[in-house]
Amino acid sequence: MTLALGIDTSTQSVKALLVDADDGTVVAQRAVRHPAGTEVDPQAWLAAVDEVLAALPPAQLRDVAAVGVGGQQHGMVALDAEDRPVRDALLWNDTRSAGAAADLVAEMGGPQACADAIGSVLVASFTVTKLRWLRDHEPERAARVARVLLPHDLVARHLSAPGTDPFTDRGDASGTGYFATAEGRWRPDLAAAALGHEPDLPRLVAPGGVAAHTPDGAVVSAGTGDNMAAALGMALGPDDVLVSLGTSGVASAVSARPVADGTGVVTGFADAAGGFLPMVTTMNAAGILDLQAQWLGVDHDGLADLALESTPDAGGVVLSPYYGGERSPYRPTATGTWTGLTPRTTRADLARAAYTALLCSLADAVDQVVAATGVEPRRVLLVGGAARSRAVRALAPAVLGRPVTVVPPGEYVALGAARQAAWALAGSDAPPTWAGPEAEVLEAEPDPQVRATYADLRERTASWT
Ligand SMILES: Nc1ncnc2c1ncn2[C@@H]1O[C@H](COP(=O)(O)OP(=O)(O)O)[C@@H](O)[C@H]1O
Ligand SMILES: O=C(CO)[C@@H](O)[C@H](O)COP(=O)(O)O
Repeated sequence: MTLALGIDTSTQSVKALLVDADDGTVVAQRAVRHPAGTEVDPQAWLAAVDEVLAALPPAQLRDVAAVGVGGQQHGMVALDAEDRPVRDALLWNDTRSAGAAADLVAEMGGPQACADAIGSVLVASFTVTKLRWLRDHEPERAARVARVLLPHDLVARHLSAPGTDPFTDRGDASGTGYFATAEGRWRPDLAAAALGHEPDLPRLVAPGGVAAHTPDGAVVSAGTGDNMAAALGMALGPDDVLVSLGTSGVASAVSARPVADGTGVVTGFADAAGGFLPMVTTMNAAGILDLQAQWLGVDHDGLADLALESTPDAGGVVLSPYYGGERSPYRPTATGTWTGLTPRTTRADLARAAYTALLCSLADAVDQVVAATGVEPRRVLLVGGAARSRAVRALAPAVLGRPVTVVPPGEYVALGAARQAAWALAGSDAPPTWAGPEAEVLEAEPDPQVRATYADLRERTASWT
């Protein structure tokens, strides 16, 4: 059997799938956790990759003919002339560069000019804002930066033969802030303007191209951002919206045309197949439920049970879940807010309010993506760690106000990375056609009141940060 290895080096963990390159059947999978936090020693990702590979069946690893890597977007991996990190990587959810983002947008001529140049309005997540933060706050380190990579670039090069020059793809490049997304070319001038000098940038590999080979001779594909890889893994069609509930919450859709939303609500990324991936990203997603479970002293199943005991209005309790600052809506210094707590509030109400907040924030994101593409979705698909939750699945259709398509829990970023690898191996014009996961459509009466209550709190807290 010819196998493709798909790796997802995501915010919380690295996941690896061994997949039959002909039909996409998963034959083995493993995961290893990453250190927590919004700045991480990139060496920890490489160690986790080595660990996850060592855990895969060696006999099957020997049959791997192609490797692909999907990774958390935007993270700044700044390397010196000896290829050593000048500091820990700053991740997409690190908001210290919010001021730098505002400065760069102003320097580029304002939000619409910024979106016209790179496809998106810069927020603190984008790599380029982290380069500016570095210049302004750690100038000695900034001066030593010779090259800037993204997390997936680093991992893909780690898996390639020694001496391979770094590479990336247009999907992940479109989240840097120094890439003209509509034209598909680097803007080294924008990287230089942020950092103070021009760093080396990885070579761009075309969708489906062969980027490198492993020491054993397997093909290495370009890799891509995790959201682009998820779109490939789900074989997203033009009338689908993908909702991912991982560390971030994401609503995305593939589009043949680039988007340049000057309001900054929708980021106009490229996808991994030659098109575009308009997307809305929240910073607080699965973590809302992790925190709630911790506070209530239960596990995820227990939290789901509790939430389903409460009422749709959660006994009047409403949560604005922007605990770690937020990006959609853009409130980098926000904190969480609870309202409606009374002597009658139960643990079940608190649990329910957490799910409602998560789903309402994603419902906003879905509406915004639909408005940007102008395509009413045929399917809204749910993936990511928190999509495993019984309560998320039960409550999503009413809150999102649309039928929701669920697939078996799985690692769809890693699957997409494996599909890209199989594509590069085949040398075909398009990715291989694999039978998609079995899908189930969940329906419920829409509950606009839940969203209205959430929207009211969202607006009331707008001026608090
Ligand atoms: N049954 C569940 N209910 C709610 N959250 C869950 C469940 N299973 C996993 N998660 C959460 O999903 C998150 C991991 O999702 P994942 O998509 O792998 O994240 P990332 O790709 O950002 O690393 C963790 O926060 C984890 O606690
Ligand atoms: O910043 C974004 C997208 O713009 C995030 O979606 C990251 O790509 C991290 O993804 P997960 O680890 O949550 O999957």
